[in-house]
Amino acid sequence: MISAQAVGWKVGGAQILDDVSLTVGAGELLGIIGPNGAGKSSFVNILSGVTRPSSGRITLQDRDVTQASATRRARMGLARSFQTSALFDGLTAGENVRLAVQASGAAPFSPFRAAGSATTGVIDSLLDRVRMPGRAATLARDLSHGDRRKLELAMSLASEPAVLLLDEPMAGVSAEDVDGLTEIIGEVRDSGVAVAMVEHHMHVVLGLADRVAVLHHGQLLAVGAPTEVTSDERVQQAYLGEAL
Ligand SMILES: Nc1ncnc2c1ncn2[C@@H]1O[C@H](COP(=O)(O)OP(=O)(O)OP(=O)(O)O)[C@@H](O)[C@H]1O
Repeated sequence: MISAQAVGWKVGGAQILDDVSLTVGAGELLGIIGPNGAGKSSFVNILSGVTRPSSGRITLQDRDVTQASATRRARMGLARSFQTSALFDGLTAGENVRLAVQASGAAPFSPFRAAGSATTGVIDSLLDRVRMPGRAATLARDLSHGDRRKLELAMSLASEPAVLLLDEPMAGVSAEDVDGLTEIIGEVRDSGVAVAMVEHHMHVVLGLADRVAVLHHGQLLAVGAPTEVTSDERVQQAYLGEAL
């Protein structure tokens, strides 16, 4: 579904990513881990088209998108979440999802569209999918941190993506919400979406991912099944003392 081939990214004199090749297939969840500053977010930015690589190639559904804009990649079936919140606090959960549905082109854009339109069914089903039924009328600012992350996920799913990139979807949420988000993301993967997820909650990544990629100093240190990767000596060395 999405593939990076020998991707490198240089900024000024610094080689932030070096020769990274990774692929995520339909219905597969690739966990991307690595110490702080390893290049994980930079890699997600390159996959999504926020930044262009200095070398290498990105393909999306077998088409070369290396130079394609983020908007074009979104139209081709790619969605992503960001580390920082993308919600409009003064709008309700339903209105936030409505904007995402309309921005995805799945419904004509109209800020004045009345509730009860065809889009409302789509909004409700997206909120159901992230286990927030009946929360459409709640202001985003009144949602718990965990529900805000679920809402962001619902918005990412509005375009019915084939590929979903998640950058720390569980950052700062409670243990209970981590479990809920883990289930939801697992269901998204099981529905056939190719998911690449950067996440610091190691037990989540190791429990959920089909394969795990470890980035270290911008290079791909290891990739494989979670148990293979955690028993890799070079990976243990990279984390020096941190529990894997
Ligand atoms: N636009 C930029 N210009 C210069 N350096 C950058 C830029 N973006 C990232 N970097 C540097 O690239 C390195 C990798 O950063 P990145 O945010 O990709 O790491 P990360 O693995 O996502 O880290 P974290 O786990 O802390 O989020 C860091 O040293 C960072 O300072």
